[in-house]
Amino acid sequence: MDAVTSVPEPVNEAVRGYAPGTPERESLRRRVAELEGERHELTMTVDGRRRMAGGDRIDVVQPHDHRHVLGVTAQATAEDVADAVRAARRAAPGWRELPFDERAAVLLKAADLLAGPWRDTLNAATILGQSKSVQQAEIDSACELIDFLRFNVHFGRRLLAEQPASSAGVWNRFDHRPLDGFVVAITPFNFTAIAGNLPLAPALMGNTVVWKPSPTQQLAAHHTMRLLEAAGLPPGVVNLVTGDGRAVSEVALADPHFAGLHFTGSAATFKALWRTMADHLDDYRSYPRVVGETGGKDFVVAHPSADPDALVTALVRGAFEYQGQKCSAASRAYVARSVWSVVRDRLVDVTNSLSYGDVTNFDHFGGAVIDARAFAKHKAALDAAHRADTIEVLAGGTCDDEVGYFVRPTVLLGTDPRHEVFTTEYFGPILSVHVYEDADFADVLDLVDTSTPYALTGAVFADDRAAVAQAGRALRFAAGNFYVNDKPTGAVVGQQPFGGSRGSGTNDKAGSIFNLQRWISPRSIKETFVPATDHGYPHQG
Ligand SMILES: NC(=O)c1ccc[n+]([C@@H]2O[C@H](COP(=O)([O-])OP(=O)(O)OC[C@H]3O[C@@H](n4cnc5c(N)ncnc54)[C@H](O)[C@@H]3O)[C@@H](O)[C@H]2O)c1
Ligand SMILES: N[C@@H](CCC=O)C(=O)O
Repeated sequence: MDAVTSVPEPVNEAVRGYAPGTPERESLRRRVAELEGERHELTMTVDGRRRMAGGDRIDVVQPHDHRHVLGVTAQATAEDVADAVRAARRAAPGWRELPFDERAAVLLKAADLLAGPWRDTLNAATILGQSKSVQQAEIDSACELIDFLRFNVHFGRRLLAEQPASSAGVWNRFDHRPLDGFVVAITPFNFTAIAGNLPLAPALMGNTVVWKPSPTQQLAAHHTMRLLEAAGLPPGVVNLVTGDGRAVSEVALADPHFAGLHFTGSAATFKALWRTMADHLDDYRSYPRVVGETGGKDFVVAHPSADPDALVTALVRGAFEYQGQKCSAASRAYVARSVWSVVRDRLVDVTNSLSYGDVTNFDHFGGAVIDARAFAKHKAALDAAHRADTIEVLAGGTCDDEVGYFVRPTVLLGTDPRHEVFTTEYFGPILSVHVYEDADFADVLDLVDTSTPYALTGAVFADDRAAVAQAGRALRFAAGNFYVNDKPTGAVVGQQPFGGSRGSGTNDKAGSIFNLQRWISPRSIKETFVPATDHGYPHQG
């Protein structure tokens, strides 16, 4: 079809509440019980065909009940990854030659399926496999993924409308080609939406993809793949490979046709992947596009004029929702002494009241941390905090992995703001608080800006406009997502485009036109209607 179409105007998916007694709660509860009772074969999907990877088997468990195995997956071997690369390359010509509207329709259909009959499945898989509360699953695996799908179609269409100027007798055009090769998407455990978006944003723009999700997100990734099939994604466009990713580094990142990496995860992994790519630079046909969103040590600064109630709520939600396992989680707070004297007891009481448990019981605020490795890291951090002279454990500080990987929400009060509890990303429910003298606001802003390698999210709480402006200036490069009187988590697609710089990533803003732009390689076409027939110029007389 040659018509210039318009795409549906996207609107953010409404978040459902799942309050007691509602039909939506009952429906979700039933689906959780069904998935919990099954033992899933969590296969690869290569060229539309499902098969178990050839390497060692990996049990996928419920983090809040780690003896409960949800399914089994396996390490992809080098041959498995090579197959996925071949499938992506085979599918590329057909997929990129499909008009944008046809590709977009697959994503829009996936969004509608997810908003409707697939919602419970993706939410249930995320609750069970990643230990998210209902609220945290709903804002992620339902709403954010739906938003990514719908908004990206809208942004993709806007990108295609971007065309050069033409002078008299000439027509200039952009051919918005996909990249000249395949894209690798490597995704983190903590967001089902990010795991879905990373392969699909390049795919929308005509690329084919090898997708390597995290083994601890494999249940939801498995159902995401089934959703895409139900939406009509052709075989080979997105090829899911399982396991820890080492074979992907060795094979896909070494392939001459590798054209782009879409990564979200820790800074350490991203740097390792970048080094691998650098080692293979001479092998590639094109310079690969590298988009990587990584970790954070996200801050909250409370000015003496901060509203104490709003501050406590933001700290609790920002630090302890999803057990602090958001790249955006508040993990360091700097509070003016006059405000601290008001909020301290309330913060401790609310923190102590939070219930973490088996998230299949919808009454809990949170669940467990993702796995034994995360648990061990948090336990070591808590043990060290208990021993440190400059730290007082005000709330939490305990953990227990008997049934699930549970770490109590913890508030640490630290007098040394350069201690590692203020600089290291633990990625768990640990909030470090430093109290500063009211007169030292400017100094504390400088400390916030300079004391960590990261620059992902941050918030200032102040009712004094001059203080808000001062913080905005001083922290301009300290966060890619900056909040005024709000928690530093919970960015919404289309409203707060997300990403950070410095050690936090390439800041390509997932779910925005800036991100989609990375997945095209425009060709400029100049057509001259009446070409010159004389090589001379007027100055020659
Ligand atoms: N900035 C953001 O938008 C954002 C969003 C979510 C999570 N994160 C960050 O992600 C991290 C948590 O996620 P995680 O624990 O899954 O991160 P991770 O770095 O451990 O793993 C990320 C992905 O990389 C894979 N991987 C690891 N080593 C690999 C290798 N050598 N070769 C190929 N693949 C490899 C993993 O299997 C996983 O799929 C935190 O640091 C968090 O801040 C950032
Ligand atoms: N976009 C999410 C964070 C994603 C990282 O884990 C937020 O804004 O809270």
